[in-house]
Amino acid sequence: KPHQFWETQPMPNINELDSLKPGPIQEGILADVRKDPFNLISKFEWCNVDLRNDEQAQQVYTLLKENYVEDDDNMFRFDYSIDFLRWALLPPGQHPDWIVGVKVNQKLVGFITGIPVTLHIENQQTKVKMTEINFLCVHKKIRANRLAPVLIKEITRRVHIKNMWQAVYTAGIVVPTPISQTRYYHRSLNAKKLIEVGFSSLSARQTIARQQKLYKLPEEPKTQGLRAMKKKDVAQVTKLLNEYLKQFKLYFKYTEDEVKHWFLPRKDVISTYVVEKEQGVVTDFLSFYNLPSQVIKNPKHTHLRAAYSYYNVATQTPIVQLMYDALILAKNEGYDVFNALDIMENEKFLKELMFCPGDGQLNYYLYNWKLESNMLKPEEIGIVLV
Ligand SMILES: COc1cccc(CC(=N)NC(=O)c2cccnc2OC2CCNCC2)c1
Repeated sequence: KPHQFWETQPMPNINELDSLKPGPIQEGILADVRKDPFNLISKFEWCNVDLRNDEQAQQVYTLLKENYVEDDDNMFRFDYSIDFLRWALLPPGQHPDWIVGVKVNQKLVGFITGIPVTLHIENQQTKVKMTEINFLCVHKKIRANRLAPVLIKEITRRVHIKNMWQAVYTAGIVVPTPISQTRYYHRSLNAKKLIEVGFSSLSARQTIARQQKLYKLPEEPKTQGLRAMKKKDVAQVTKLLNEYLKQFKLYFKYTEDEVKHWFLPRKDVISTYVVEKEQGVVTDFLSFYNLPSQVIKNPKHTHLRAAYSYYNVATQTPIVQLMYDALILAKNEGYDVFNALDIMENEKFLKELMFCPGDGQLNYYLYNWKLESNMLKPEEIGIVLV
């Protein structure tokens, strides 16, 4: 029976879509929350992973590198770096017991994470403190032990115990019940490599040389005043971002501390560039994160270097021009491909900048919350998960 676990969870199911009223599906009662961790099968133990500790971070890195998400054809697997995981999972206000591991004989075999977020839902008034769930992973050798549902229930318990009752997450698979089904697109930066690793293929009339010419980019960005973001830009970037995100039905509100964490450039993790027009005024910014994929079996290449569109705010510069510059900057930073979802205003540049649709979709989920509108259109989504 499909979705055995998810039918037991507070998610709207298909025939409740019209009867449930907007807001929490189940009221949380703190007194009812289990105080002790869920039972694990014998020899399995819970642990809080300290990503600041090099050995523990290395264990997480290896578990994900070998067992995390693959593309539909099992040709590529995400290869998150340790620096990236520290960026993604140690934001301001992080809870140590929300980085959850399962060990067998000191070996990490299961993992799931949460970070605290305040999500604004469907209108200005509704903002909900909740968790953003990510990195659910069970070692390939111990799948079908029903460990994933236990990892989900345990992190849910650790969120409930802090009097929080909602979560936001994404997944490539469809389980009850997506709030939005977004599509991903990719723009070739290194056509030859994408063909060599099998990410792109040539049709009868195409040649590598033709593809390289088609996707060729200028050496330097076009926008005057474009430069890497610095600490001095934090206040202006915070104002620009918070104002920009209000147009969407789902978005986070950022403090300056959070902008420092999420946007100040970190080598091989996050790149952010601002447009500084006349003296000191920042009018736009673009950002992309670094998520390489291991090429599972290829004689010539072990990795695909991929940049993923993060948040881009165009107030004075046309968004197509800003994103064209993002492609040029990513190419110059050594990326092979630039990926983006069809969320926010991305539809405005995907076709014009020659992005091609990917072969899958990324579904957004809200745990224990009924939206006013059953589904949101991708362009109404204002949050990017890594
Ligand atoms: C090219 O290597 C891959 C390795 C594993 C999976 C996929 C396909 C895929 N599932 N892609 C995405 O989910 C995706 C495509 C475009 C933008 N963001 C994405 O996912 C992000 C956000 C969710 N967490 C993973 C990274 C591709």
